[in-house]
This record gives sequence, C-alpha cells and structure tokens, in this order.
Amino acid sequence: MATSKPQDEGFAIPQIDMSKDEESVVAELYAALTTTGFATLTGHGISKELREKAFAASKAFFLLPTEEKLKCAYQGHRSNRGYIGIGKETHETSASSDYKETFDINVDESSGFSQPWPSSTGSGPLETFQQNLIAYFDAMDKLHLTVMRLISIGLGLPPNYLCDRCNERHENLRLLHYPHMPVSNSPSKEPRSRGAIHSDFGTITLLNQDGVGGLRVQCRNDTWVFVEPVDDAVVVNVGDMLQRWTNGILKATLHQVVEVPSKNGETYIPERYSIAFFCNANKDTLLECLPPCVSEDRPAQYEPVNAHDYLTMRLSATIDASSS
Ligand SMILES: O=C(O)CCC(=O)C(=O)O
Ligand SMILES: [Fe+2]
Repeated sequence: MATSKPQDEGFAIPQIDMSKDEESVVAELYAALTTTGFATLTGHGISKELREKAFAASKAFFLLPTEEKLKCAYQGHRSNRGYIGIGKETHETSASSDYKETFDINVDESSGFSQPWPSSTGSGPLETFQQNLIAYFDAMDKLHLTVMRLISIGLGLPPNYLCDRCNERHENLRLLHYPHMPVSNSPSKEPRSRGAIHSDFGTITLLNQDGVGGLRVQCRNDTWVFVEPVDDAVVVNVGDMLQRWTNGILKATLHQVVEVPSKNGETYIPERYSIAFFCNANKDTLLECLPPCVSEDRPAQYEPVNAHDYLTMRLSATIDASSS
C-alpha cells in the first residue's frame, strides 16, 4: 500500500479564485481536475454565515447521546439518508473501519424515501438544523451546477451539457465527525488513519473542512500532499462517476483523512468536522464515455452504466447498513 510513501513537500493543491474571468477559471479548473483531481475554490459565493450555521448544526447533532442519534439511523443504500455510527464504513484499501460518524441528507422526494431529522425541541442549533442545512444544500447545489458548467466548457461540450444531466438534486450532503483520539505512543512515523484511502463515488465532491486538517491526497508519483484548510474555501475533487464519464480524462484521485501531529504537551489529537456535498448525475443518466473524450487513440475504457445503479453499488460495498 502507498501509505509509507513520503509527504510531497514541493507540491500544493491548486487554489482557484472563481470570481476571476470565466476563461481563466475554466483553464485553471481543467488543469487541476485532469492532473491532481483536486482544487481549493475561493470566490465561490457561499457565505461564511451559511457555512458557520451548517457546522454549528453538525456539532449539535453529533453531541447528542447515541440513542438520540440512532433515532435518525441510516435507512439503507438506495435511500442514503441518516446517521451512521463509528465503525460502520470500511473501504477495500483497509482492514479496519473508519473512525468517524456521519449524517446523510438527501432531498430527492421522487424516490419515496423521506429524510429523518433530529427532534427540534428546545433552543439552539438543533431547532434550526433542518432549515439551515437545507439552505446550505441549496447553495451547494448552485455551486455544483456552476462547476459542472465550467467543466463542460473545459471539455469542449455545450456549456449546459453536464448541468442538464446533473440538475435533479441527486446530491448527498454528509456531515462528518472524527472524534478526538489519544496521542499514540507508537514509534511509527506513519500517521494513523481516521478514514481509509478511497476515491469518491459520484461526479464531483464539494467539501468544507474545519481548521484541524488531515485530509491528504495521493499524487501521481505516489507521494501524499495535504489539502491545507483555507478559510471559507471549498475543496472540489473528481469522483469515479465523472472519471468514467470523461473516459479517464478527469481524475478521481485517492485520498484519506489521517491524524494531525499533536500540539506540544497535548494528550489528544483534536476532533475534526467536515461537510461533504457528494454530487451525482441524475438517476436515470446513462454514463457513457462522452464523445469529446473518446478518439481512435483513446478508445472508451468504461462500459456504460446507469448513474443510480452505479452509486448504489458503491455505497453497498462500503457502508454496513444493518443497524447504524
Ligand atoms: O472529511 C474529509 O475531509 C474528507 C472525507 C472524504 O473524503 C469522504 O467522506 O469522502
Ligand atoms: Fe472522499
């Protein structure tokens, strides 16, 4: 496994200011997503207030006693909604499960599933949990479509091509909490994992992380680079669905969350919160390698697959939905 490879000191995840002219943003985004598959976006228009309210909601939820959280337990892979406790998610790259808990939100009503919400009694962030997270969802949905427009232009497709196939709100907003960990006494130089090495399943992921850090990305030369937290920035990365769709031109890069070094004298690695917005193609989309991505020199590498079946298959392989 590649975990023993060194940190790459000479490379940083590109930062892209989306408020610049469209042509420059398209070029920078295309360059990032066809190489490292990751970029940090600023100037994206998501307000600090919305982001802070979403993090406050997340913290209030994860602070609830386990039995309360389990009242919103995960409902299964086709629904993909609700709370998943520690130890329920495992990736093929690791024998142990992730040390994290999550809460998945989905707004697609056509599916026949409904979202479980924590009870909103009392005051504080739980009272406005649903309202604030739906507002956050809506803002991220807009950003998702903006990014898909920029990617369409970069690929030489009509600007709305990908948006027209990603505009039915089949995204998944996931709150993540990595609990604090005691500092290790082991002499190993390799940081301990909080979440196993994986690539994402959907088209793109838009991630907000707190200031703790620990998300790292595997570069093409097998070294690792951290995605340093940048105030108010949103991290974008390519998932396997978009890698398939673009015949491997856009890269779904392996990444994971590891512990950060403890500060002097502290006996605990701090807890960490992040909020992922996993974007997918509309459920009935047939993901066939896009025409501009296929040529005589680059024949189609992937079989066509239905977007929703593909996503469900990937979720089923990682999440133990028996009793979350
Ligand atoms: O928590 C993070 O920063 C990233 C999590 C992640 O990669 C994922 O949930 O797919
Ligand atoms: Fe991920």
